[in-house]
Amino acid sequence: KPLALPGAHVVVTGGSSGIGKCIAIECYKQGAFITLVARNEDKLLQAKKEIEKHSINDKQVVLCISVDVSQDYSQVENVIKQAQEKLGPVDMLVNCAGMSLSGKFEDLEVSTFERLMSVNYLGSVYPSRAVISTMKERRVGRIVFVSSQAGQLGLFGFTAYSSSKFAIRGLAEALQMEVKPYNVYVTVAYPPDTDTPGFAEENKTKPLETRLISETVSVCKPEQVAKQIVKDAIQGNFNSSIGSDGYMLSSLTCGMAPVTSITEGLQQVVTMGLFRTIALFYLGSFDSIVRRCMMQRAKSEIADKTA
Ligand SMILES: NC(=O)C1=CN([C@@H]2O[C@H](COP(=O)(O)OP(=O)(O)OC[C@H]3O[C@@H](n4cnc5c(N)ncnc54)[C@H](OP(=O)(O)O)[C@@H]3O)[C@@H](O)[C@H]2O)C=CC1
Ligand SMILES: CCCCCCCCCCCCCCCC(=O)[C@@H](N)CO
Repeated sequence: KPLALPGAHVVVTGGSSGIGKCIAIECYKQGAFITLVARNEDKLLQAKKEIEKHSINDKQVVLCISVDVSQDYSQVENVIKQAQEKLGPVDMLVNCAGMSLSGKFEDLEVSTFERLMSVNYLGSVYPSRAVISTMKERRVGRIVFVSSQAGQLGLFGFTAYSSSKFAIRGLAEALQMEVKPYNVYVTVAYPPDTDTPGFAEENKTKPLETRLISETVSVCKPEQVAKQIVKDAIQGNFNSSIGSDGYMLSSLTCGMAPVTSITEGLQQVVTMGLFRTIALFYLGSFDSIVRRCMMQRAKSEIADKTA
């Protein structure tokens, strides 16, 4: 039942940087053929070179295709066609292209909501829509969505980002119910803060509150996150999370998500009350961070006026 990666064709959107690049490396190390999809061609070529260092046989190929996954469905469909002509049908699609912008609700441009929804949500719909028919016909396939811990709870500063990552969960649940009889398995990953170029970029404009709340959970290495995601995708696990906080969050927010094993279901049933209790303390501490920051700002404003 686990997907065999040797010789498999894995498409990774956002594969030129950060978590996506590490996922590509992880799959390549296990013998897969890779298609990297992202916009910037220099970054794609750079990543290709880096990935090729990890080859385990001389047949392996890394193909690069430049496209914006969020703009035009027919373009994305074409890219998938091209990739399939060169490397055969897609066995695994990893939707990792995405971005984060944070700020208070009233400070975020309305266009930011549109942008994040189109990159993070539609940018996952289009490639998935383009590979699904072939996967169903072949009765083989894995589709991975990269959400975020911020797709499991709403956080200060993430009104635009969290909603785009929650949307992915709804898509994944509905899709999994449709494709399970065809032996196609969907995985949703919920990484914590991870040390990537995208994370460094995001931190330049992150509100203090968002930073303090996020620091509840420590920053992960992209290699570690990638390893877990690839492992869960191969196994066909619906949920992919990391660390004890990741485990608690996934268990707590399982809702009506499909269950992968009896053990997983039993663990959810048994831990639910305990994790909700722990969560109440976290929520209390988040509220107090927000209140403290508000009072601090008010104080410094008064100090500015009197100075
Ligand atoms: N790092 C973190 O803390 C966390 C990240 N995540 C999620 O993981 C994913 C990867 O994040 P991370 O590795 O940090 O990101 P990076 O910014 O390091 O990499 C993003 C990748 O996506 C590509 N990309 C971005 N927009 C588009 C687009 N419109 N069309 C095609 N490709 C695109 C980029 O290439 P190019 O710009 O050339 O197109 C790049 O390859 C994102 O979905 C993010 O939300 C989730 C939780 C935590
Ligand atoms: C039982 C309950 C346990 C509760 C634990 C709560 C932890 C909350 C911290 C949330 C951190 C959000 C990280 C978002 C990362 C991200 O997506 C951006 N970095 C994107 O770049």
